[in-house]
Amino acid sequence: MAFNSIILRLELNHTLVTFGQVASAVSDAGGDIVSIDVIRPGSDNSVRDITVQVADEREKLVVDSLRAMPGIHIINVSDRTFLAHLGGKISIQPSMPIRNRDDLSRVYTPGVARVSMAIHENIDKAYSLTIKRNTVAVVTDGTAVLGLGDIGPHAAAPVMEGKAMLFKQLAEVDAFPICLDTKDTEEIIRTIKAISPIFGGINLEDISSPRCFEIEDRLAGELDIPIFHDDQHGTAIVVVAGLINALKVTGKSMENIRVVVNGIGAAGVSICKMLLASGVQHLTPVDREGAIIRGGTYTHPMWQWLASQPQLEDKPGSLHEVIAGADVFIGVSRGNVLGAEDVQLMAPDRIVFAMANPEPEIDPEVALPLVNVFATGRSDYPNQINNVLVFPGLFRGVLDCRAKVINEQIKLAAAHAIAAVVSSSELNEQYIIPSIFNEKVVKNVRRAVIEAAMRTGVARRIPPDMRSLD
Ligand SMILES: NC(=O)c1ccc[n+]([C@@H]2O[C@H](COP(=O)([O-])OP(=O)(O)OC[C@H]3O[C@@H](n4cnc5c(N)ncnc54)[C@H](O)[C@@H]3O)[C@@H](O)[C@H]2O)c1
Ligand SMILES: O=C(O)C[C@H](O)C(=O)O
Ligand SMILES: [Mg+2]
Repeated sequence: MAFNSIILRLELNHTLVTFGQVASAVSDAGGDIVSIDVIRPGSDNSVRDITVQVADEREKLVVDSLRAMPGIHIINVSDRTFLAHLGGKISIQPSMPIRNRDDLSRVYTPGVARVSMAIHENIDKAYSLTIKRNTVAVVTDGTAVLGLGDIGPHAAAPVMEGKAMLFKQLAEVDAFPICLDTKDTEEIIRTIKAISPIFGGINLEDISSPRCFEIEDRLAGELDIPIFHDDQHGTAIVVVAGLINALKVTGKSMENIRVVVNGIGAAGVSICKMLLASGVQHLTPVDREGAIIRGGTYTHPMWQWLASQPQLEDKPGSLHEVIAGADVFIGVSRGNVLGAEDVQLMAPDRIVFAMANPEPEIDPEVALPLVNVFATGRSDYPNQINNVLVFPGLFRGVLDCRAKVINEQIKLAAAHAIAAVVSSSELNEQYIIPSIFNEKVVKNVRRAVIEAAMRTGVARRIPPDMRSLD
């Protein structure tokens, strides 16, 4: 159930209604008053803002029940989530003020010309003399936005702005949202290459499968800055981190578990690959048509690759059939595709990561009593397994060491770094993954990423605080 906060500005006629009656009406309709501000006091008549926490589907009920009461005039209803988006969520700040002509001639013509020529003579100077050093493009075509699907580049923008905010707040990385009005693979590749000079890295976001695989591979081969498809690898890294700790809690091991991954798109393919690299021996990937099986024939190139892996099971079936006996369910598909009856068929000490956004594969209220470890991609339940635990620290690391690429060792190092933030004394069923507000996350991920980049020879610079490791 998704909760929202609404602010109602009410004019109350006290001869007809008391505040106590307002509070009871809100509560009867399913809302919870979390704050009250008096805008205009008065003994006969007053204006107040009340902030009400309410489940999405009951919002209208709260408003309608107040509207029906005598003595109440609803001046305004505002949704705090929409208010947070008014005018967009990020802006660009200059790094110094331009106070006089002297400043102007330094940051702009004529002074800037000398700086441009210095970069022209040595292109590497772009890293020290422009924003390239610290700036990442968050690029989408709007085709796989959260679990909402192909909602287009304009509608994708709030998600991309959100990612940019998180980059900045959590890791001091400047990120810029780029929403492309094309779904053509070649045009997307060409456009990203053309805008790449100003960026130190490219975070691909919410680009649907299977185009996302070719776009990422081609860009990684053709550009010398790190390219990272967040929905693939950010998700896989955080899933492996969560699974490492969930297995400790349930006393199981990567080698012995049977894992069902539902939704073999961008996230699902990368999760399957990383699970295999982490030692999983029994894997059943499932998409809309049912299980992808060992020896099967598929037109999707990544599914065909999966079908050739010895750890894949060869028994066909629907999700409802193949989930029987599984130790772990990982969902990166769509909301509400898993029922209580499916979860009950799993092996004891079940682990369920229902990660579709915004609605998980199974309602947390239904799943929680049935499983040992439960996680979603959302922030309103314990164990938030979301790629936000990865991309800020990972890009902080690759920017700081100017890594050419993000290789498998870097990804695995990031997963272990996230898992290690939760100490053995803290670890329990409700706490397998650290909060994004835990300051150790970005620090640990950054450090692990730089070490792995140095170890594998892809770092082009050693940050001062890491020089003793050289
Ligand atoms: N928690 C996180 O950090 C995180 C990260 C990435 C993606 N996600 C979520 O995972 C989901 C998939 O994202 P993506 O980027 O991989 O999208 P995608 O479009 O690349 O892939 C989705 C896949 O799910 C399949 N699918 C759809 N309905 C299905 C069903 N009923 N049963 C089985 N498979 C089904 C599709 O055929 C497709 O292969 C989205 O809901 C997204 O929000 C969560
Ligand atoms: O945006 C998120 O919350 C995570 C992920 O990138 C998704 O697409 O769902
Ligand atoms: Mg995404």
